[in-house]
Amino acid sequence: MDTSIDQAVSPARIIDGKAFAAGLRARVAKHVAALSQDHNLQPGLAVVLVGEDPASAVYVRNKAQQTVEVGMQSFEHRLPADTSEADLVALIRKLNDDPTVHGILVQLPLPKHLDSDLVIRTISPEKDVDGFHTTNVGLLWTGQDALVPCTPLGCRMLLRDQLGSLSGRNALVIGRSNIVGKPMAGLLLEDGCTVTVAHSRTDDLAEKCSRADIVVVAVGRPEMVPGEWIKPGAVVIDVGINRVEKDGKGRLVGDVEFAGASARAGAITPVPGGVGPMTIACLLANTVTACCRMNGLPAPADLT
Ligand SMILES: Nc1nc(=O)c2c([nH]1)NC[C@@H]1CN(c3ccc(C(=O)N[C@@H](CCC(=O)O)C(=O)O)cc3)C=[N+]21
Ligand SMILES: [Mg+2]
Repeated sequence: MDTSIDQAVSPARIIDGKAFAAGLRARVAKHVAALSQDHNLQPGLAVVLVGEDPASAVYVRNKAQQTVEVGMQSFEHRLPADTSEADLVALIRKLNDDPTVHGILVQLPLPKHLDSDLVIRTISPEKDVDGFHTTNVGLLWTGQDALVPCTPLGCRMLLRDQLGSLSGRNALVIGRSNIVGKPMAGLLLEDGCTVTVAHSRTDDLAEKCSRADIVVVAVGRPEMVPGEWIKPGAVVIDVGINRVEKDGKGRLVGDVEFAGASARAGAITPVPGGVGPMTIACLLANTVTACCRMNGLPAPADLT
């Protein structure tokens, strides 16, 4: 009996990142309560927003709300778009020295007159809950305890939940940013994947995609991966959140052509409701991890 057609059309599991993120936040809340009970500690997260970008403002508000919901302290610093580098650096130094602050996030991108590399270097590595400081990058790539960038950390949690062990799987990461692609590759390598990192100059991306058991796409180009590139049964993680006009209405699409890919994949993240909610939940998880390490306590194993 030929079942190949049935297999080809059997739809993918839709990975519910929103529900997984809610579960992760519940674990964070439990650890926050225990830190308060047993150690009289309350993790605190400071978010710094420079300028008035409306999308960033919404995102920062969501973060602050969720931070408070899990029982942590939230500090919001909104600075005008024309803030000088000296003033921003002075604020970060103040937050570095503040014992009630365990995590510092400076919302990116920064206005063009500010050097984001310099700004990130100013954040104390043990409070760098974005995992962007070169100290944390080096720790990640040498297999040591790092603070790990939130989006790839969340992607790995979803992949482990789908697949169990990732060891020996062929993983394709499309995109080579410092924020997603590169740390994603490091995390998958750490878990025993054979990792290919593709980008705008990559030759024959379709062929590379067709051999991947795991595909993580973080490019920021709407539907750049057509469904027919996906290996049947593969797990597809779509990091892209692209606002597009369709039939006169604005809507969100990922970097993967969802309809086609979900007809072939074993499992796939939707946009919205996939990776996005995991990013914020991982930021809260990293703040607990940072607070524990700063106080000589073991970091909880169920937050990574
Ligand atoms: N220092 C820094 N760290 C960041 O982690 C960082 C940043 N800067 N700058 C901006 C980007 C963007 N980002 C998102 C996080 C969650 C959603 C999210 O929750 N999205 C929902 C809703 C999407 C919507 O409706 O717009 C979803 O995908 O379902 C989106 C985007 C973190 N970023
Ligand atoms: Mg690129």
